[in-house]
Amino acid sequence: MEQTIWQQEQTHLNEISTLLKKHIADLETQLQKQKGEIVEERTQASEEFNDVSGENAIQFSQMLQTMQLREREYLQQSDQLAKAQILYKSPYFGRISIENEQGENEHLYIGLSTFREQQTDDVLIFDWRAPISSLFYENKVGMSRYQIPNGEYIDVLIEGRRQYKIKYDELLQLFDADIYVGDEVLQGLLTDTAKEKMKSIVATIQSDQNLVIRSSNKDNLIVLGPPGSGKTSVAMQRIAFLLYEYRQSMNARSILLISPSDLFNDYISNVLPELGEENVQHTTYFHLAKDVKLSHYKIETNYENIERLYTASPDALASYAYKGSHGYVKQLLHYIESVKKAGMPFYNLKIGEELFASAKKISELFYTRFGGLDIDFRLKKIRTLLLEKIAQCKAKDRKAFMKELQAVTTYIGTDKEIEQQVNERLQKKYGKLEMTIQQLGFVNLNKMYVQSLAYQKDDLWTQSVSQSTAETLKKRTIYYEDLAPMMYLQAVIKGMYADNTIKHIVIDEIQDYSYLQLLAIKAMHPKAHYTLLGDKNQLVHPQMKDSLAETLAKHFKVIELNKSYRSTNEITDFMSAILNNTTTLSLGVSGDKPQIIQTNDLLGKIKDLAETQYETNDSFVILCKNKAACEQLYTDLKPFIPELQLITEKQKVYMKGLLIMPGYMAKGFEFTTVVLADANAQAYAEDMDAYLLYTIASRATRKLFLLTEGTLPKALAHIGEQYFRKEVNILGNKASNKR
Ligand SMILES: Nc1ncnc2c1ncn2[C@@H]1O[C@H](COP(=O)(O)OP(=O)(O)OP(=O)(O)O)[C@@H](O)[C@H]1O
Repeated sequence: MEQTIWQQEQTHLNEISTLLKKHIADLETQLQKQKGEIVEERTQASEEFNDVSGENAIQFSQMLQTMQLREREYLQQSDQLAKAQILYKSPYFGRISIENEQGENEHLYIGLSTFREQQTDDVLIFDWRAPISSLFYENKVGMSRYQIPNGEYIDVLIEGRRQYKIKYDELLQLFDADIYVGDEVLQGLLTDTAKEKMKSIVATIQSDQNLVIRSSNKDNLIVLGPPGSGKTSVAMQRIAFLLYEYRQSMNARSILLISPSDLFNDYISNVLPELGEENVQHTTYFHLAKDVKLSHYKIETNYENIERLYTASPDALASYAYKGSHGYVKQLLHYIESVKKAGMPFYNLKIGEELFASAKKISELFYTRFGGLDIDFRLKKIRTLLLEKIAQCKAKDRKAFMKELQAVTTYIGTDKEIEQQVNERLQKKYGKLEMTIQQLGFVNLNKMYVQSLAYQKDDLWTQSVSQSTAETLKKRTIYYEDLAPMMYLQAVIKGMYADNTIKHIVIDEIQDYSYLQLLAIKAMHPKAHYTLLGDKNQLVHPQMKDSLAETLAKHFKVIELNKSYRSTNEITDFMSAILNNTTTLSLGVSGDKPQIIQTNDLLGKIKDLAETQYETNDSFVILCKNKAACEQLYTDLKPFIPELQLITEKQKVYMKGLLIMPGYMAKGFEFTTVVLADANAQAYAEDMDAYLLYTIASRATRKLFLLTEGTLPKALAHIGEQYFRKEVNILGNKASNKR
């Protein structure tokens, strides 16, 4: 019986594979032919239409249209070919058997994209994102339903679910699975930790993840879940779903993915191409500053900010907290309201030492002549007036310059060259000012920000915060905490940096963002809907207190994932014990308990672990709390571990191997082995450090070692002995003392 099913399935696979092969060959032939035609047409066009005036112009534009159409067709077919080639490598991964409306049994095969019988147009493989495919991701057989694009539900009787592992036309595994969670394919995938970069999870999406992935574009979602619950994976599959479901109105350029770092963007960059989709726009919050033209400042990065705050004075910490608080956001909004009536700061505009337009004059225009308009409209009206004035001055100067040059008796060039010289002089005199006016740079944005800090709450302390902020801005430096208000002001006051092409924004690690950061992103992308993903416990920033989800809960749909797929059960249990967090259900495999190693020979022990635990092509990471500790350890270890690589913020390409980096940088990534090299009370003395340790522990998929040279941090010392093994490795002791 078993044999027969296998044979039947292998025969079916052979048929599909043959059809796919033929389809690919046909597409290749067609494309080859089209390519020849396009080249021929282009050559003909360039020969025939070297003059495109008069009669010729009409003919030329008609020909251009035909050529464009043909080229579009060519691109579409190339895309189809790419999809078919991906499909050919593994045509499908699932099947559901349903009873159709005529009461007949029907098998629907599910794969990465739709494949139809070329003659009959029958669907042979359903795209995993097609409405009916959602039935595959329900963890049940029996009566179920799926939603079609017009919102209606279709009831279906699911008689069976089958999963496959297929390589080209070879059936490797097959099993019937009624209940999805904990099934064999998933377990098989979870055992396979040797991943280069992040992989798609399309064959094993779980029903709670499926719900998030298939939500409508218009739903603004916050997805919360513990480490390893698949938030990033879900984000990527959701993007692929949106690209499919809204293919008429959205494309890769309508979706923006904001993630913690360039390195992380590289780590996830294979998922969409693997699913046959183009990568969407990737960015980091830091890079968004250039979209509002703040990049002429030296802007502190998130990582630089963390390092600075590790050793900052209590005042600097309080200032950071104040600028990210909801209280300040409210104050800033009130301040912006207030400048509509009075107090908007402007710059005097000068050309050299000469006054071109005074701040007083601009202010008068702002409050009297254009006082009835919105702020950005008033500014744009003033811009028009100022540009007109420049044009008049330029015209006058042009005449004068011309006269001056023409009066020179020696030969200084042809008329055209003289005109060029005049233009250069005008550009030199007015270019910078013109640019400033174009960018509405006559508004003193720095002053607005500084004033907003002491607006309403005008005590000595806020005055000093305001004062010291003014000093840093004067040095053309923006601290990380100043970036959100500056971006927000720039976007809202000037109203000229809105990107309306972005329809959906996905933000990973949302716990790292403040409410104001989000408002700034919103102001820059007014047409976008959101999928935000995060974990309120993975706080690696020394000052970040996550409350964003609560703040947004009224306007966003909150969805919680509660199972974790990344680590062994033992690591997940240990990680949960750090925060006394018992809600994380581990679906991982079993493995060794994490090991706490007390040692007075740190270098020797790490070297030993690198030799015994690291296998080529694996990922093994050594983590310390801060950059300085990593650099020192790297210098000390490098002679013994030559392959060791220090990962810094400059690293843009994700790699495996033997790595060392600060703990906060490891967030979002996963490694087979994690070695925390400084699990000491002095290094993790703050209450907030418990969250950092939680995040660090959760990076390990298989093995976790925590090395301490003295006393364990509070957050680790309280963990019950059942969750770890302990080793005492004190040099001088003959044998290490293990239990
Ligand atoms: N449904 C699934 N099937 C197979 N693997 C899964 C599934 N969901 C998650 N995983 C795997 O679990 C691991 C963790 O996933 P991911 O990084 O997306 O989680 P996360 O919630 O973003 O984690 P963190 O918050 O810790 O960064 C990855 O290796 C991912 O491939």
